[in-house]
Amino acid sequence: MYCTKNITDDLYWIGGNDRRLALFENIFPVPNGVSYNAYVLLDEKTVLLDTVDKAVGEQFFENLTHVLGERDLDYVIINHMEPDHCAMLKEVIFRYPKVQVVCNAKTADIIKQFFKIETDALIVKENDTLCTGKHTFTFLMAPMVHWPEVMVTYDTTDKVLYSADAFGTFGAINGNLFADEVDFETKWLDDARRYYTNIVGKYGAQVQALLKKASKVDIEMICPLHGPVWRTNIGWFVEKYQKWSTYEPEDQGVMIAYASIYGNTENAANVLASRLADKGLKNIAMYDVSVTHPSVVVSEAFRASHLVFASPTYNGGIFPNMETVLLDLKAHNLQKRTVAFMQNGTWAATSGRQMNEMISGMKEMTVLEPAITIKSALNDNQSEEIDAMVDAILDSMEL
Ligand SMILES: Cc1cc2nc3c(=O)[nH]c(=O)nc-3n(C[C@H](O)[C@H](O)[C@H](O)COP(=O)(O)O)c2cc1C
Repeated sequence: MYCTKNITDDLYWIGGNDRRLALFENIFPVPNGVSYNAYVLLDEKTVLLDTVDKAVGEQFFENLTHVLGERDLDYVIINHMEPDHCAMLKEVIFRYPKVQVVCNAKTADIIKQFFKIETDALIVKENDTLCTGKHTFTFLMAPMVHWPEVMVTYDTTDKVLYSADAFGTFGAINGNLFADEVDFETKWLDDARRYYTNIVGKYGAQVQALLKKASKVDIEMICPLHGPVWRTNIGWFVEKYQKWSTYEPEDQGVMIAYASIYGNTENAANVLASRLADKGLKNIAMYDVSVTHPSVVVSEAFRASHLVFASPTYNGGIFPNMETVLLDLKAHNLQKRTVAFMQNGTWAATSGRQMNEMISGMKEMTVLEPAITIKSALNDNQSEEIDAMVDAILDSMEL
């Protein structure tokens, strides 16, 4: 049966949810599932905004057919040509042969690459408009707010921003389509941050460019391609994007990421955390990088102001899972953090120096010296060293 949501009088959500998917993009765990959002506007002309992933293709067509009723489909606007949104485009064109594809030139090329079809698309550029009756759309290019062809579409009539992957989040829509119908800050924010940082985190400058454009238009609703629709408290979420895209920490706080084979580096990480807490620090986050998925550690590193990395030396290098995390942080362009290291080794501890080299290659990182060196297991006489690291962390915090 169709499963659609009315957004306004003439606007409908016709997407679908996947709660079976283990790994989004075959890399990111999605324990809360994921939604693929597509929208239909019933104006004098009918307009479909994006399609969905093939996993929910059948539901999507049932929804589309239901919402259109007896009407034909006049336009399909493609904001993002990634297959999790446009897998159904070829089938849409096949089922509605009179439909006019509306996209930019880059998207038209990518349509050809994926589908090997020619579309007589209406090619739009920055600030071009399309009137569909009561509604007029303006197109704003948003290159690299995930992919180079990305654009966002602004409905000037109802002040709705169709934001492509921007303002999206992991997590299936559990009946409540609107962000104000769920406890977003408690239940969704971690997934939203993990989505942003891992998917578009690298492209902060491009997200800034989009935020600048968006700030010039009056937005009453944001319809992203994943996760809830925003119609209240939009400024709160935009502020999060402002922080994430400028790599400013969200919280003054510590995230400790450690690796450990036999438990001694883990012990040192626990001692450090415990003493930070003794000095009053709250909400300390700790992750074993062999247990927690790197996407969570990346997300948490974007959140916290202070990061501690603790790793055994492993075949003359950094423990592999820790190296993966650090490479991931560099790949996502993390900046502006204060960082401390703990290294462990039984015969020649070098992981601290190597972790330092990796982090120092990133922008505006402050390294707290000295690193703590553990020779196999922490020694009671290293108590002062731990306290010195605790003080260095707390002294450099804006509390
Ligand atoms: C495969 C392997 C390679 C290792 N390579 C080194 C090394 O290159 N240098 C070193 O000092 N210790 C090396 N070690 C030893 C560990 O780094 C050391 O025992 C450390 O104390 C382990 O910390 P943990 O108790 O947190 O696991 C290696 C251990 C393993 C299992």
